[in-house]
Amino acid sequence: MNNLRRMIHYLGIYKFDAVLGILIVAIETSIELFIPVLMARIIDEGIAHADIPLILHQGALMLACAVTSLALGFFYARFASSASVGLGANLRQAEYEKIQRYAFGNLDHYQTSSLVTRMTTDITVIQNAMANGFRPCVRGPMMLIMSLVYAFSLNRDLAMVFVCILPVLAVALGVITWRVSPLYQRLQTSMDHVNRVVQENLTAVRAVKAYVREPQQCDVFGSVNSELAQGATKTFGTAQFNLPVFQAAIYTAATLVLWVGGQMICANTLTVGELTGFMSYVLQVMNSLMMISNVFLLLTRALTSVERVGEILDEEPLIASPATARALTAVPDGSVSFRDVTFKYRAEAEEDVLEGISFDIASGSTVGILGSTGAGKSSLVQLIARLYDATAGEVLVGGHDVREYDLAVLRDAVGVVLQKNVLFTGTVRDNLRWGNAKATDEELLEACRLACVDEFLDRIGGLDGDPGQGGAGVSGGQKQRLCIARALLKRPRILIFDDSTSAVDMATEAKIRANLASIPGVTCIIIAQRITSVMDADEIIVLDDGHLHARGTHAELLETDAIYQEIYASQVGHADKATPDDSLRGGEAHA
Ligand SMILES: Nc1ncnc2c1ncn2[C@@H]1O[C@H](COP(=O)(O)OP(=O)(O)OP(=O)(O)O)[C@@H](O)[C@H]1O
Repeated sequence: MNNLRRMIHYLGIYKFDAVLGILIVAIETSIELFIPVLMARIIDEGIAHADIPLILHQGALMLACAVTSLALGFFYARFASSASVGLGANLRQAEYEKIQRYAFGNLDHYQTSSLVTRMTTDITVIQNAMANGFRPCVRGPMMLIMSLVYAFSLNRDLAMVFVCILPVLAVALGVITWRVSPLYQRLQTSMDHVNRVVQENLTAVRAVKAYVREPQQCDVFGSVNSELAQGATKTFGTAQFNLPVFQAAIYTAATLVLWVGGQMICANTLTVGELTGFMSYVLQVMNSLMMISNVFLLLTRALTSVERVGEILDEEPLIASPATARALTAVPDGSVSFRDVTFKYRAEAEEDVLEGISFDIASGSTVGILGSTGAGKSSLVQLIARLYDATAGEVLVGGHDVREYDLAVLRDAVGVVLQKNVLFTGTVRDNLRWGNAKATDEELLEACRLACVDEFLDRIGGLDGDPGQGGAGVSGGQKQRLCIARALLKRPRILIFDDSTSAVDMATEAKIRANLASIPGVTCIIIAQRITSVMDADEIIVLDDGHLHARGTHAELLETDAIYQEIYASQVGHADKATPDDSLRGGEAHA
């Protein structure tokens, strides 16, 4: 019932078309059911008494019924397709908008391929169910009830044949639906698997080629493809079982009616015309049952898709702005504080990713974050822009808990250049304007200068150049620099670089850092693998296995911290001789 209510809601402005479609089918069905009555009169009165005017009159009425049905059928097709296509479009839009509001934590629940299937195949299944099921859904029950009423009014004894056959058919239909319903679920999951393999293959096509994995990839696809094919064969094979069942029922009913009816004609309790009319109702009852059973199967499949789409629509975004009246609408400064912060990605996870983290970063300062792979560096900075919420403790920006800010205001104030840099379809200008939709060309070029994009901008066609789908037409380092320029255009109070210069050569990285240092009042948080990227920061935080291991300036850590000394020694040289300038020079020499 909930699902039905949901579908009616998402019909939106197309409700009118749906109602008109139902009305038209109802009228069309009533007309069709009237035809056997006319036929019985032609046989019993017209032919029996050679009454030509009556035959012509009834024939003309039958013709009028047929023409009206044709016209109604035309209008029905128009309204039904507009309602079903409209429903599909509204559902797709609602799903897409909901996914845009999802937090990272919500997205972690779904595989991307599953989200794609739920927005495409599932919607198509719902749309098709409506387009093809609409007519039989109205006609089937109407024809069944009215045919039974007519049949009983024509001859009650003969109509008892239906009383014997209908319960058997109902049970058969119930069993088929019960068996096929879980198969549809599995079918859609197999579709998710196919989409996942295709998506993974296409996004990682360079790695596939570099590792010469094409044959293995074909095998992987072959296995999910045959899983889908086998699933579909089993599902549709089971669903199609209703055809022979219904055909057997139609022939049994027809034979029974002819046998009993024949005896009644011999006993003069039934006329030939009545039997002919009655036979039409037998066919109509069976047709209507067939329609109902097909609709049942269609709806069973659609219901699976409705539930899958419903899961997306019902999921509440894990992170949302506080109620508008209470939300802070300005970030006063770029200070950041962590107060005993603990974090894990899933409530049920056994171990925390971050544990008991506390520190303060003054507004306008530059802080480096170092730590081994998996130490929790990315997780930590994602809490600042509220990409995830802390499991316990508080994260403060500008002196306020991040949860008190309007989400858009907070994220506008925190520019994050993520580890996985992404560019979008469009020109360099289009991509940079993600940072500031109103930026002038001068502002774009200034951001390009700060991020050292100007060094290669002309080579990729200037601001009008196309970096290719997902940035495929630029190098890894160029992509990183474009993403930095994009973040700078936001003019944020806090700039976070999550290992976002890893593919940039060290000389250029040093130049970018120097350019960033010239922007006044912006807090810079730099996660880096290379010690040279952070050693001239005001403070360096060393994370180890989710704990804050040490913090201090380069000189202090080099003096006191074993982990820092180890990283330094492994990357630059002997810890006891180093100064920031030495190491930077050393780094550049390596580059
Ligand atoms: N979306 C996620 N869901 C569950 N666990 C995650 C998720 N992202 C990261 N983790 C886990 O959290 C831990 C910390 O990961 P994080 O990415 O913060 O480390 P990191 O220090 O940034 O590592 P690296 O230097 O390799 O980028 C790791 O054990 C990682 O497996």
